[in-house]
Amino acid sequence: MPAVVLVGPMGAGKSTVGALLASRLGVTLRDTDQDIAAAAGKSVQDIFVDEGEEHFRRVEEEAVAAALAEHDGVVSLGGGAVLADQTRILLKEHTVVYLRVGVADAVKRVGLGSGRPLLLGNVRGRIKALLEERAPIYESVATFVVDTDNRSAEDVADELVEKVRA
Ligand SMILES: Nc1ncnc2c1ncn2[C@@H]1O[C@H](COP(=O)(O)OP(=O)(O)OP(=O)(O)O)[C@@H](O)[C@H]1O
Ligand SMILES: O=C(O)C1=C[C@@H](O)[C@@H](O)[C@H](O)C1
Ligand SMILES: [Mg+2]
Repeated sequence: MPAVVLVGPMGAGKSTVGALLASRLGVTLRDTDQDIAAAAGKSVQDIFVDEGEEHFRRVEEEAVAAALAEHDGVVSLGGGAVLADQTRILLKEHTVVYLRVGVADAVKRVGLGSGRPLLLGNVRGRIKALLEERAPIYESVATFVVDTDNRSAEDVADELVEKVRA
């Protein structure tokens, strides 16, 4: 069973904080976006373009179930993984951290020229809408919520180490 599962929107720092946290806990990070890209032999962005979001979500549900069943370290989920009913049910058995980020910091972190498929065309507007839509879902699966605005990834990882070890 994973020591901890990280959820939150794009730019929350799931991959970055996840890597730091894993190294501090002496375990490895498994990132479901990376698993999906590796299995498909192409980027998440290209999967969205070639096969569409619905296909990505089906593959993502399976990748998340596999990671939760197989990995003993830190698992970071894609930003939309919690949209799947099955994933929310599986997460009830785990220590889940919601990395919270506000619109301004999320936009800064993903960059206005982001290649992330769901942000194309209007990065700030799409991030604002996604944060509003999904905040209640992230909160509903979270064991802890950690704010990341105006903080370095190292600082967030330090807080997480304490929370996970407590
Ligand atoms: N607390 C932080 N402070 C400043 N920059 C950060 C912080 N956390 C992450 N970043 C930077 O923000 C960018 C996005 O972070 P990251 O890729 O870890 O987000 P993510 O939550 O995994 O997003 P996605 O859902 O798109 O995979 C990276 O360039 C990273 O270096
Ligand atoms: O928030 C989302 O829906 C996404 C976040 C990323 O992690 C990727 O899984 C993909 O870009 C979709
Ligand atoms: Mg990531």
